[in-house]
Amino acid sequence: KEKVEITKAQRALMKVIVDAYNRHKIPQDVAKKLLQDQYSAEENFLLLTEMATSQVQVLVEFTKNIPGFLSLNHEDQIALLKGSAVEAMFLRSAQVFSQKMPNGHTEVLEERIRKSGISEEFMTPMFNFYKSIGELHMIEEEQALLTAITILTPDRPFVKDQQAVERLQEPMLEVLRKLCVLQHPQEPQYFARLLGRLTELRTLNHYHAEMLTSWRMNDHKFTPLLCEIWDVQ
Ligand SMILES: N#Cc1ccccc1NC(=O)[C@H](C1CCCCC1)n1c(-c2ccc(Cl)cc2)nc2cc(F)c(F)cc21
Repeated sequence: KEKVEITKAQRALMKVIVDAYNRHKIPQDVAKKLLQDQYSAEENFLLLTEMATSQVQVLVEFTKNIPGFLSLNHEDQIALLKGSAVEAMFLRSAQVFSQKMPNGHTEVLEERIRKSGISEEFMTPMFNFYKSIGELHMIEEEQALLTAITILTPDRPFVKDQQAVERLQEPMLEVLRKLCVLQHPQEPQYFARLLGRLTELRTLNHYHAEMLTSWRMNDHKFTPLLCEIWDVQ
């Protein structure tokens, strides 16, 4: 039986990532807003663009706290942010969707999202992902590390020095692996399942631009930041 132990250095790394993750959570709770009122497709679209814009700003702050990130080549820093922003948004949305809520609230939230203006064809892949994240019952350390690992994906488009990114991602993967063994001793495959979600997350990347441009309304307006990050307009 492998004796797994998180070293002091690994605990320190985890603390830096979790503190950064908690400091940079989206301030206003969109789930609460959605549970309070039913909005029109136009209002929902505006809410999404506001949430996504502030989430990108939050993501930039979060990555600045990842040890070594600011020492990467500057173009590579941009390539990693641009390449992971959509995935980080869906990962954050999935974590919000899977958070513990009073009975019946998740069903109302799902209904509000189904009626928010997104085209029907994207509901299944999106909710399948949200539910597969929910089934993992991740603790916040796992959520924070998974977000950092998503950002530090070496094979994003236009990344020049992939080895430098791998050198930052590997220690995160090792801490997460140990954490999974300690947190879920009965589930030796838990770490593999967690990483499998990142593959599912990439498939949502393909849909996101169309999810936005097919939002049930005319004249979709995007902020300049979103035009940069999302392949729209
Ligand atoms: N949460 C959250 C969040 C945090 C940062 C950035 C975006 C976020 N997502 C959002 O606000 C959207 C709202 C925006 C208003 C209209 C209904 C969806 N959202 C999405 C969703 C994100 C994208 C795309 Cl194309 C479709 C859907 N899946 C959600 C799941 C949840 F449980 C949840 F509450 C909100 C969620």
